[in-house]
Parts: sequence; C-alpha cells; structure tokens
Amino acid sequence: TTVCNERTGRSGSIASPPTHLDITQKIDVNPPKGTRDFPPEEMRLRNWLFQNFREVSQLFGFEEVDFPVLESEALFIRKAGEEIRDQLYCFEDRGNRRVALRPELTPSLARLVIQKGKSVSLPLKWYAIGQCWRYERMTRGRRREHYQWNMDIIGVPDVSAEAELISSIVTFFKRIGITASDVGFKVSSRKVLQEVLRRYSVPESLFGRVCIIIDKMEKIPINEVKKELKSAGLSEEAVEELLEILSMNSLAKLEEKLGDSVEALADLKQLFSLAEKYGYSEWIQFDASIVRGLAYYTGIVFEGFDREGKLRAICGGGRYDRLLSTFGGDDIPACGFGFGDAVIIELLKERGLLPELGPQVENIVCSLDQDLHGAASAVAAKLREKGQSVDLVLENKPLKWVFKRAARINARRLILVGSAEWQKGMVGVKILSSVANTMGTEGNTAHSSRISDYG
Ligand SMILES: OCc1cccc(Br)n1
Repeated sequence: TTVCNERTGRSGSIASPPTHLDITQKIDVNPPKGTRDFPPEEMRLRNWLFQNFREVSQLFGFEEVDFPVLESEALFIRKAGEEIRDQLYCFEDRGNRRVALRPELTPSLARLVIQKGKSVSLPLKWYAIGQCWRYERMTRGRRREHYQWNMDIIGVPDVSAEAELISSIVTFFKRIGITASDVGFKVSSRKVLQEVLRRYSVPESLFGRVCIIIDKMEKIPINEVKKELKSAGLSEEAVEELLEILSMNSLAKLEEKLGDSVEALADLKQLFSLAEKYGYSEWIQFDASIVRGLAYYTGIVFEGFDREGKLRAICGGGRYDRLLSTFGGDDIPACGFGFGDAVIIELLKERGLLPELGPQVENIVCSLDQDLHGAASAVAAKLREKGQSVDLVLENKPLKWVFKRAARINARRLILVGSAEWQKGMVGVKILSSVANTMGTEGNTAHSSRISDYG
C-alpha cells in the first residue's frame, strides 16, 4: 500500500489504549501539540466567525454539507510533491486500513459528488466549515489543525462561477469591516502556465509538479526553483521564459507576450469584466505569479492577501476541472475556495476589528433561602418555557455572591424568590443591565412582579 510518507516510512499504528488510568498519574491538561481548546471567550469569537461564513454562504444560495474528518488516505495521495502530502496526518487503523485526518475539504466534496452521481442535479453550490489537519514537525511551532470555510460550485465551466465565489468572499470581508484598502485578491490562471509548457513541449503529466515548484517561489531561493524546474525536465530556455511570464502583473503585457488567442487571457478578461459588474474591481489584480499550492487546479486561481504584507494568505481557491475524473467520476467542471480561521483573526486584531463578544443571559434566578430552591426552579422553568434564558443559582449563596455572578455573566435581570413575596405568588425583580436602562426602565430597577407577567 502507498504510505503517506515514504520519506520517513513512518506510519503510525494504534497501540491498544490502557485499560485503566493510574489515578495517581497527573495528566497533561493541555491539548495535544498543535491543537487548540475553545474555552467560552474563544468559542464566542469562533461562533461569530462561522456565523458570518454561514450567513454569506446562505446569501449566495449555497447549501451546507459536511464529511468525516477521517478519510481514506488514498483521497489525498497525489504525486505532485505538495506540502499537504508531506504533512498528511495519516495512520493505519485497527482494521489495517490506511486512513488520514483530512488536510482539506475539496477531495471529500468531490467524493460525495461522485457518490451522489445522477441523484443530484447540477450545478451544485455547496459550502462546508470543517476542521482540517496536518502533521508538521513542531520545530516550526505551527498549528496542526485549523477550521476551513469552503464554498464550491460544481458543474459550471464558465468563469462566472469564479466571479461569484470571489464576490462571496468580498461580501464576507465587508460584513466584518474589512475593506479593499486592507485586503486584495491576486488572480491568475494556470492556463498561462499550461500554454508556456505547451510551447516548450513539456509533457502534460508534469503540469501539477511544475505548478507546485512555482508555488514555492516566495518561500525558497529563485535558483532552487530553477534547479527543481530543470530537474523536472524543463529546458533552460523554458525556465527563463516561464519566470519572465510569471513576473507579469499586466494583462496587456501578457497579451503582448502570448498573443490574444490564449484561453487564459479570455478567462481573465471575462473575470475582470464581471468584477466590474459586481462592483468589486478595486479588490482584484492580475498577478501571474499566483499558482496556489494544490496540484489539482486547472484554470483561474486566486488568493486573498493583506495589503500590508505582514500575514500569510488569508484564503485561496480556483478551478479544478479534472479532480472528479481523477477519482473515477465524470468529467465535471468545478471551482471553489478555502478560507482558514487563523489568519483572518490575526488580520482583525491588526486592524482593531475584533468584535466585543461578552457572555449574555437574560435572567439570573435565585432563592433567598434553601427551602425555596424548588420555587426558584419552577420560576426558571416558566421563564425558559417563554424562551427567556436563565442562569439558575443552584446552591444557597449570599446575595453578594449572586450580584457578582450576575455581573460576570452579564445578566439583564435578577429574579429573587423570597418567602414573603412567594406567599403572594410574587417574586422580586431587579433590572441589572445597561441595556434594560437604555430601554427607559431605570425608574423601576427593583420591583415585585407576578411571575406570569414575564414573557
Ligand atoms: O493550510 C494548510 C493546513 C492544512 C491543515 C491544517 C493546517 Br493548521 N493548515
């Protein structure tokens, strides 16, 4: 079987877990290397981010899908020398199957489309938000998991699909306060590369590998890139021509170089024209050096970048018309993007745009003595039936403690169940939060109320 990492030959095997934990053993309370916990504050920010992903996806008429985080390793084994392959989080399961924690969502999406076959009608507009994994030497201290938002359009060969996808990301950025002066999209087409390789009779089979080598241009010295291109079989002349074209950021200059019959040019011109119609021209620019680091892209590719140049790519995507057929499916055109949950948060921090997201509960309910806890529970149940959120104080606590907790959880109202009022079917109500006061109720911040009055 093909293992995910021939270089080390290491393929993890599942040792049987211990049958009991030694109670004296102090466990490490931190999450595994490269992974994160999401305590409430971080979870609120994550939910806010994902809610914006979801609302934009729904605004564009996309349907949500999801797949197992664990997939057959074979789904990700490609021979183009991608980083994602070298860092595959793969192992052999207890049934001796080669499996991997997904490093990306697109292959799973392609698998599901093929599985659905004729039972779904094209085009499909699907989105997913899923945790993706890589196993990287922690020497670089980078994370091993992140969440990725993906949107994909399956079954539309025209560049109108890529234009729609970029529009959805622009819409997302605008929703969270990011403008075209903060972020832009570098756009190109791999058909430019394909045309140059064709002119130098480089075999199609080398296309993916050449793209992956070029994608490293920003990360390794140019001489190393040239060396790798030559070792892949490109002539000195082809390499020089390729690098000259990749340095272009003007469509006019590219046309001068390649002539106006090249399909890549028609695609890019159409994309820029549609961008004008959508109203997001100021967000995009042609940059021939953009190839992206996934072997399966075949056409338009794009990536979102921060204009201050401090951060890694925010998102990226493109057309992948051959992926489904390489999985044995029909020749169905497709395009999509991935948007990670880490760089965007760094950008929002940089720009002072992180949202203020404190806890929020409408009511805190407490009994003034222990034998009224049942009454307090009944009050909480009634409020909850009416859709009111309630933090019910579960133990006998001094009022000072209750007020402190009410402030900490940002409760808007304190409901006190005391014997005197309870005899009359009443409870004490104290309006706590500033929100309540702005609603013009400062006057009666404390009063008794029949619990049935509270909707
Ligand atoms: O963007 C590449 C990637 C894939 C999986 C997990 C992480 Br962290 N990063």
